[in-house]
Amino acid sequence: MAVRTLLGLLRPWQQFRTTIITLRGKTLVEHGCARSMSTDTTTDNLTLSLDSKTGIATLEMHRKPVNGLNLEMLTDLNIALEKAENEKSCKGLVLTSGLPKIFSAGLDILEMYQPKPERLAEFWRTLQNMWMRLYGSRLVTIAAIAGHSPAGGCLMAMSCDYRVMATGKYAIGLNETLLGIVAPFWFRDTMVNTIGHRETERALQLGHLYGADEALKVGLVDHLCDQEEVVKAATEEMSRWLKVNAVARQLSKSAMRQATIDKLVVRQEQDIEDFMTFVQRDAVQKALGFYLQSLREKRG
Ligand SMILES: CCCCC/C=C\C/C=C\CCC/C=C/C(=O)SCCNC(=O)CCNC(=O)[C@H](O)C(C)(C)COP(=O)(O)OP(=O)(O)OC[C@H]1O[C@@H](n2cnc3c(N)ncnc32)[C@H](O)[C@@H]1OP(=O)(O)O
Repeated sequence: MAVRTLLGLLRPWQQFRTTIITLRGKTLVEHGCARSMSTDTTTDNLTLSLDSKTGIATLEMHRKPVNGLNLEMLTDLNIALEKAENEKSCKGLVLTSGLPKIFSAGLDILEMYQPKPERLAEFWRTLQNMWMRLYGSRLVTIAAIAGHSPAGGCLMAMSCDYRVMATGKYAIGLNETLLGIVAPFWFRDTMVNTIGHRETERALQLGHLYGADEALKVGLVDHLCDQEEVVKAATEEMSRWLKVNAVARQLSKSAMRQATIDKLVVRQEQDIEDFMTFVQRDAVQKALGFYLQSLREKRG
């Protein structure tokens, strides 16, 4: 609610201004210029910029070291997505990463390991809201994936309308079972909607992480190109989508996705409870502890 109120107060992008907003102890800096008609919003975690000529916004994540989705990053993502959504001249959004070799490592595991219950609930609600916003966006959304994209990173990518991935040794998929956890129903639904039931069933049980070629083959991503070309390829693809009648396209998207979103809308509170109960189990805490340890040991 506080976020909505704040967003309601934001002025349109096409005005000359520099605005500094402090939110949850974070600083958002906005630079606007009437002549170039473009505005950047930058936080510690991301930058949102709009090319007013094309109507294409770029949302670049840059939370070091791996774009782990913690509460603050998810809050920033929600604000940025809502801002792009509310900006009339914005028609499409490219979601990408400013960090080398990483799209997003998914949820920040430290949010789930030895958590404080109140923050854990807020964390999960903020993630739910981010997914509903991105999956249900009126904008054409294209993920430009120039690096690893496991679990929550894969969810974000799958929530876009189209995925461009870099060739190379990067992995994408819902690998939750490898951490000893279970992908919630709306993660699963999003994957079923993307690659089908059978392939999802196999991938989820195995916690399978797809390489780029295999991801293309099963339809988890739509296009492969060189790492340096990923954002360019996403933008080129976007221009094709933007030629379609916007209302017809949005209605078609909503017809395909709204039922999946509504499933979470009606079960949102129950889903938070289920998540909290599950994650705070001793066995799950132990498994997460081992996984974190193995990540640290990998680094040596
Ligand atoms: C039947 C009942 C059902 C009920 C169900 C209800 C609820 C369901 C419950 C839970 C659902 C939760 C869903 C979870 C979704 C997730 O997204 S979990 C996160 C999954 N992510 C991963 O497994 C990725 C792990 N990371 C990596 O594999 C690698 O880091 C990499 C992304 C491939 C990058 O490799 P590299 O470049 O070599 O970087 P490092 O491995 O060295 O990492 C750098 C530092 O970052 C730390 N780190 C990496 N990933 C994470 C992360 N996700 N969270 C927190 N921290 C992370 C890593 O430890 C390094 O830290 P240090 O520098 O060593 O301190």
